[in-house]
Amino acid sequence: MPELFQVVTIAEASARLQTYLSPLARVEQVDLHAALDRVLAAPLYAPTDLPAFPRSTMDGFAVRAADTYDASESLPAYLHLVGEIAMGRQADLVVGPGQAARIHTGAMLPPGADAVVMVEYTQTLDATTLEVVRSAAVGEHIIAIGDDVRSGQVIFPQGHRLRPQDLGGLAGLGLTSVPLVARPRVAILASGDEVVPADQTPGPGQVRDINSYTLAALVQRYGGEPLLIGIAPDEAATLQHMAHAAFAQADLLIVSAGSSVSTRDMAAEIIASLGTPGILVHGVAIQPGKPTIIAFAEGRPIFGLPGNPVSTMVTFELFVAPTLLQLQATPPHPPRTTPARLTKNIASKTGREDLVPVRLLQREAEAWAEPVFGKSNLIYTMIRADGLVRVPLDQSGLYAGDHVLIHMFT
Ligand SMILES: Nc1nc2c(c(=O)[nH]1)N[C@H]1C(S)=C(S)[C@@H](COP(=O)(O)OP(=O)(O)OC[C@H]3O[C@@H](n4cnc5c(N)ncnc54)[C@H](O)[C@@H]3O)O[C@H]1N2
Ligand code: MOO
Repeated sequence: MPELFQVVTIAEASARLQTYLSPLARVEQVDLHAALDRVLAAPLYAPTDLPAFPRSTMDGFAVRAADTYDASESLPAYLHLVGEIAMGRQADLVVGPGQAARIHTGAMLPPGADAVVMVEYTQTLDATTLEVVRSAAVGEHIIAIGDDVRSGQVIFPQGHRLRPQDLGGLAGLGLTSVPLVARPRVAILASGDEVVPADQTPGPGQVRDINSYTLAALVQRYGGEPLLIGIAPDEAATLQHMAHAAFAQADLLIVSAGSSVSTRDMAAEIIASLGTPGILVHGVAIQPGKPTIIAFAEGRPIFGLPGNPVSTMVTFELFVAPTLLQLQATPPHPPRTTPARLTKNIASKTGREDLVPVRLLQREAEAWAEPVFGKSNLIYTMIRADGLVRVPLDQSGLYAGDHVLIHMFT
């Protein structure tokens, strides 16, 4: 039987892609509210100390710690109340020896004071007399200048992906817009005479476009900006025209379907026409996803992903996702894996890596991976699953009871 693809391993396919891949150089200044999950284009430094002034962390009284030395219920200290510290203002009083000032959580510590006594451990005997029944240590219930972050300190390295707490930390320093790596623009071109837009009712033999939706969502998940080009027919001139127009406006092009060997499959020919060096890989030793195409033209990556919706998703995770992260010069996401035991045998062939959707089950305090078998056209196998189990290249299968790692969907 003739072999129609020159298949290579996942590692070899990734290595060929690496040869040509370099990060995008575009940087944009972005408002913090739009910066979640985006990647910093430069290291950031704290422009000021945080907090910028010493603050009380409790409601109570600002005191000199030495004045409360050994104070207790049986032997209280008596201090002279000199006033109250207003919130959001610099104190207009000084706490001298034997004195105290009423203070609230978050207020600026007045000069002279070096500790705060919680209100619970005091009693105001009259307008100017405070009884303290607990001794305070120097610095107690106070956050000092720079306790959170010091002026000049590196707060984030280049390539850092911003999380909700990072946005808060930047806001706290007044950095309300940040330099970010531009989101890679990813053109998604679906193809196939039988594929119709998802909001249309398919005629006989037609199917709704699933891949444009899963691909656009995956692109977003990995920090890219999806450009939905639409659905091209299996007709060379139109497909070629749409692919060229799409590629012209993108940092990365994905052509969905048409990657296989039928006379209707034109993805390889069209992709090859986009420029040099052209196709690097056509065929990977995996199931699903064997007909995958990886190419480069004009310094930009192009992927021809097999049309079956499961194959589309699996090959995106294997090849497009790491490419998107590299275009943003951000480290790969740490793999989210969960150990489990297989509930059923999985058959495979040596020389091919299988990626099998599994559902994670909890039985008798043990995690189990239940294979969700089904042809790669069936998108609901992915919906019923929580992740994928990989059957390595050199194994002819896995057995019920085997310990495996589930690569969880994100
Ligand atoms: N003789 C052989 N036939 C096939 C082989 C092979 O090695 N020899 N490989 C099979 C494998 S594996 C896959 S995967 C598919 C890949 O097919 P293509 O990339 O050429 O894609 P199509 O044939 O156009 O479509 C496959 C399947 O997916 C459906 N599809 C396509 N686009 C969409 C979309 N946007 N939304 C939903 N469904 C979509 C399409 O209707 C087909 O059912 O080839 C095998 N054949
Ligand atoms: O291997 Mo293809 O990618 O499923 O049907």
